Amino acid sequence: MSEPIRVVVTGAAGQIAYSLLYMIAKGDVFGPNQPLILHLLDIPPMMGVLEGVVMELADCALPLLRGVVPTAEPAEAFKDVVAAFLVGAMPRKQGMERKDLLAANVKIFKVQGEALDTYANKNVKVLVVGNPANTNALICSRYAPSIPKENFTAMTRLDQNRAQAQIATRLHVPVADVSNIVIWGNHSSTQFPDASHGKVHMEKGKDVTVREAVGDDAWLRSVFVETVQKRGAAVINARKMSSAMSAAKAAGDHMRDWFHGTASGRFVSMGVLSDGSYGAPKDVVFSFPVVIKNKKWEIVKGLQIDDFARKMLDATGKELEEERTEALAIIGA
Ligand SMILES: NC(=O)c1ccc[n+]([C@@H]2O[C@H](COP(=O)([O-])OP(=O)(O)OC[C@H]3O[C@@H](n4cnc5c(N)ncnc54)[C@H](O)[C@@H]3O)[C@@H](O)[C@H]2O)c1
Ligand SMILES: O=C(O)C[C@H](O)C(=O)O
Repeated sequence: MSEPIRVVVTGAAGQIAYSLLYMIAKGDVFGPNQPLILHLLDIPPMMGVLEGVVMELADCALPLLRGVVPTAEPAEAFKDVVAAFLVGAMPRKQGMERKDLLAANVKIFKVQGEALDTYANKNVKVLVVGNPANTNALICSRYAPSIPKENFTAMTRLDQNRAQAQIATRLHVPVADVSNIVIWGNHSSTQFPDASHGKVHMEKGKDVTVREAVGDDAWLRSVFVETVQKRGAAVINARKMSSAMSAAKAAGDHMRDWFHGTASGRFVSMGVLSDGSYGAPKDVVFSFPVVIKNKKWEIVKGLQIDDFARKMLDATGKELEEERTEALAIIGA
């Protein structure tokens, strides 16, 4: 068995972390042969709650968990970590858009970028979950100049999982038989869930396109898109709290694929620093389809973008540029 790796989860006393920590500690993310030491960061008033989380982790008696470091100090939390789940941030309430959280949350990601830069392993893989995730990831990377820009990502995997589940339900197939649905752009209500490159594994072992299997382009461009765009708000309306179990699952999926790679012929969506591919604006964290090998992601090239997709990509890119302007004003950069 290899040496333990250090992994940080911020917002460790919160609701997403409550599901995520268990998944990580039992080996779902870094594998069944990878021991780990979990660093748990939260703010000083939450240290009592965090103590309870530490007790529960111990009581899970998990063989891979070799240590737990609960702390309110970023310097201690980020020391030597090779993976960082940046969850700690305020969630939105009913009636809010995620970008309404910029003023409250973006400063957290400046501070944590600086702490990652100083204390983390230089190969650290960073996943920003706290909203607005794309713009927070951009700010975080800007304040960590010694860490490669490609090591900062934002989570759109929850949107991808939601989209796959909608298609699977419509076609009455298991969710694992649906692949290559793309989430473009921002983790917000302007995101573009795009099923036009999707595949479905049908009975008798045959792969067909999602478009062919669904046979209803109007549905794929309207009800499907809107359901995924508004799913976070629908969960908030029902639960009076934002998604947590599904967000934790998606964060685990994202980091697992980053560490272990994507299967042949399959791609996944991640918010990454845009190089302008597919006409997206540069220097924003934009969700693209990627393939991953040897812990490095690469944007999938050559997908067809029709007029409808072009409009959707442009709208979400424009929103990300606006968020960037607002975020930089808030942190006084
Ligand atoms: N990208 C996505 O798909 C996605 C999905 C779900 C939720 N989210 C976002 O994730 C974030 C967390 O959601 P939650 O439901 O766990 O919220 P929560 O309120 O239950 O927990 C957040 C935790 O973060 C802590 N925190 C606040 N500031 C911190 C700081 N500076 N350092 C460390 N910890 C800090 C809080 O004390 C709290 O314990 C929210 O911003 C939410 O909108 C994103
Ligand atoms: O919608 C939210 O505010 C929480 C999260 O981003 C989600 O998509 O469920």
